[in-house]
Amino acid sequence: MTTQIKICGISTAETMAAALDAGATHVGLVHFEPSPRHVSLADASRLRALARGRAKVVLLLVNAEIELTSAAIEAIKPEVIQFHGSETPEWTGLVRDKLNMEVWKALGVKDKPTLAKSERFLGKVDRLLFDAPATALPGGNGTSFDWSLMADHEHQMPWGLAGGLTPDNVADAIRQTGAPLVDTSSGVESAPGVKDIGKIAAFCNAARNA
Ligand SMILES: O=C(O)c1ccccc1NCC(=O)[C@H](O)[C@H](O)COP(=O)(O)O
Repeated sequence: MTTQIKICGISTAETMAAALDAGATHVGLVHFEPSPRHVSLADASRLRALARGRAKVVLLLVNAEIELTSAAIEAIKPEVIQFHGSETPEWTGLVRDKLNMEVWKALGVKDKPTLAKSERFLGKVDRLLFDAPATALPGGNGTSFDWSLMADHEHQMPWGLAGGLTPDNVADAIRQTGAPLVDTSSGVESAPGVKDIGKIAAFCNAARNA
């Protein structure tokens, strides 16, 4: 099965084009001011237009109030909304019931019980994104978690793997975990928030050829 590829934290037209040309299936726009990858709603809307018909746009929010959530969805009209804070299953389920878009929830994986607890999102999201636990930021920290935790986990819903994935380790990560979707941000950057076109292409090639 072909692995889907999400390049997250895109903030320029050049790097959006690089991700699309490299065959990313999903491109992520982060609207969270503390992040070095934060894009305003106006910029996100312009970037979103570049991806139309080529890749799914994933709008990323962190514990956003209902007003900001609505404004961001209205401005960007993403195919997917990714919640990356401490949003509850009740909240993700409400959004999923109301809106005609995929809802994803990111979860920081510390241990096996975290994976077991993820099942409370069953029916409340379209995909879980298993990421490294939050450190300085809720995500986009360039750190991995122990992939062996995924080895015998019986996934009850679609999922993806994130956290410290790079062009050098993504093939191994796919082989070890069987991830149907891989997500990277720091691993395709030359500095925090600065995407590297060559690394984006290398990551997509490595994931595709795993
Ligand atoms: O990317 C960010 O700056 C960010 C900030 C706050 C919450 C989430 C964020 N990113 C979410 C993503 O989906 C990242 O791609 C994922 O956490 C993996 O990041 P990395 O380990 O840097 O590849």
